[in-house]
Amino acid sequence: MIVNQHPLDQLIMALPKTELHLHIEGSLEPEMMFALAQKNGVALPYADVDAVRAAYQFDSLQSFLDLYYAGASVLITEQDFYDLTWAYVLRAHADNIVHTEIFYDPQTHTARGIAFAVPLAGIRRALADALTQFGMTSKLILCFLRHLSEADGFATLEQALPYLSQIDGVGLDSSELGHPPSKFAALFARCAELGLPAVAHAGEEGPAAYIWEALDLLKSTRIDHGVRCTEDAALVARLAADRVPLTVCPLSNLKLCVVDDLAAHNLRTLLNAGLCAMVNSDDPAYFGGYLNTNLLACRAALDLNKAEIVQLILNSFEASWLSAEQKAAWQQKVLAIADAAVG
Ligand SMILES: Nc1ncnc2[nH]cnc12
Ligand SMILES: [Zn+2]
Repeated sequence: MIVNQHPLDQLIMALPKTELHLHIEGSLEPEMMFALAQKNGVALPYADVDAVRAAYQFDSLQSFLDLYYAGASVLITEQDFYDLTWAYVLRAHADNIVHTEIFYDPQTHTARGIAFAVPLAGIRRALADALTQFGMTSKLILCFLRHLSEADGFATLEQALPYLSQIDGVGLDSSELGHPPSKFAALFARCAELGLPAVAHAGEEGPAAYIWEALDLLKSTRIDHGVRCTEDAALVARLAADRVPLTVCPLSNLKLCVVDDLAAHNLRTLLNAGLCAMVNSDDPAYFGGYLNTNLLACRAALDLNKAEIVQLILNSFEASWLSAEQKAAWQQKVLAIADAAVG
């Protein structure tokens, strides 16, 4: 039994939701990591599952990425990627997520000799099952690793060409500092020619200037994280005027020391500035919470009110790549459930 539950927490759990910032490799729970390591004969530098969890103490994005890439090394077969994605689908369904747009990092796998087609097939098969079993819709976003060269990105795009019908867009992730969006301007221009919409991580650890570059040089349609935009008033005005979505990940920001305290997170400031910000989980197996946990933690730490919670959910549908009709239908449902709820 949950004691002293805040009335708005029930609303958070009941609302249909979308998630727009989720790295599928970041949903690899330690239990699955261990099971796959054993099955595939991959050595892990941990004695047991508890030791893995104990190692999840990060002081920066890079300190997390080092473990994240090591963890992903247990993923070998198409079934492994299916199992990983299906486990996320079940968690997402439990959180009332009705639409999800997930990232995957093909270079993390092709660099280990896994064929480009393998992760794609496993992830896509699980997402197809999510649609048939739960009616959960999805998009898949191929992320380029920014710590690698643009030439490596072009080689990955070349490998993706036969599969473009299965890829809904491209993203940019990994170590941000020292790897500005401008490094990938030509690659993203080619992706645009191929009809692939772009998103990019920017302004997580990197400066507001990286957000400008993501908008102007990469034509990024959303900014992943973007929390450092508030250091530049002109940038905030631009993001608000164009309703450029920010896929904010509060527990990630806390775990990676982007903020010291969730109560000091600028989520409300972003909303008050008229930005299309919403909450996401990023790498939930590493950061201690899936989408509902992120929303519940923000509700408590920031004392979010009902209107703010509803705005976050409406924003997430607005920012999604669903059709205008699908967005409107889900937003009406959100408003109807919120209207009927107390709080
Ligand atoms: N939070 C994050 N920032 C950049 N790259 C990532 N890859 C996985 N999670 C990431
Ligand atoms: Zn991310």
